[in-house]
Amino acid sequence: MLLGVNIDHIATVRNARGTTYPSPLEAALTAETHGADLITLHLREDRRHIRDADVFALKNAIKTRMNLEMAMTPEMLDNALNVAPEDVCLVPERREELTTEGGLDVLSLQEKTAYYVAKLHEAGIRVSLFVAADHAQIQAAHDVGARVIEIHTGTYADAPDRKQQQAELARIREAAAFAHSLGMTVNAGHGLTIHNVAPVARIADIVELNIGHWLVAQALFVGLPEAVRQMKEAMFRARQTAY
Ligand SMILES: CC(=O)[C@@H](O)[C@H](O)COP(=O)(O)O
Ligand SMILES: NCC(=O)COP(=O)(O)O
Repeated sequence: MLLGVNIDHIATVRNARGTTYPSPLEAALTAETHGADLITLHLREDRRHIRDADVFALKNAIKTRMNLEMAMTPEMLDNALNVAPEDVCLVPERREELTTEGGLDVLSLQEKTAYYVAKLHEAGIRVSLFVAADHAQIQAAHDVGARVIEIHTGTYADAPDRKQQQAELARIREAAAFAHSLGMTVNAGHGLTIHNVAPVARIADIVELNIGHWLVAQALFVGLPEAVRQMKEAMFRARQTAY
């Protein structure tokens, strides 16, 4: 199972004072040295954390692969075609949101999504759609030409009690199996921590987890290398009993 390290919140700390440190580039290279299988970053329209210069600097320096998260806008499409990352993940975005609040509503945006998927595929970029654990959305993702999805695990992560968390985990498992049955590659992410990652990592149909906020928070106490190592170990241990 692959770990994508999202470095958004390295940039959050940097931007808090407008300094050059901590460097998202240094964080990405450090994460790769200590186990990251790919680097994920979200260039938001409001540039609240990752900035355009970060994207270009990272693209020329990272050794694994770049998974660029973006909203479906002409500006972001032009940027992605210019940067040409290995992967793009299309995510919903609202300026007033604290963080990503849900999955892309592919079902309501099929024509628009199909256009962005096609333009990115034409440029040789692999496209994943960030969607909720919902069969209709996953079918729509397949119908618009996407062959990769990332299941939004925020509802699972934020569940108020164990019963609701187990119910959402079951939905994630079923959604992953459905996507896999369509021949799609299944990733997952959002709100995952060392404390909740194992049940998701045990889902055999999921091949990649994208994790950022917890890793950056844990790095404040143990350093980024150790935070990445801890998460990789937790994923590896969980994967021993995948089903
Ligand atoms: C799509 C997703 O779940 C995250 O990768 C996203 O980047 C969250 O947004 P923030 O990083 O701004 O919290
Ligand atoms: N797509 C999920 C991601 O990249 C990281 O989300 P989070 O771990 O910062 O919540």
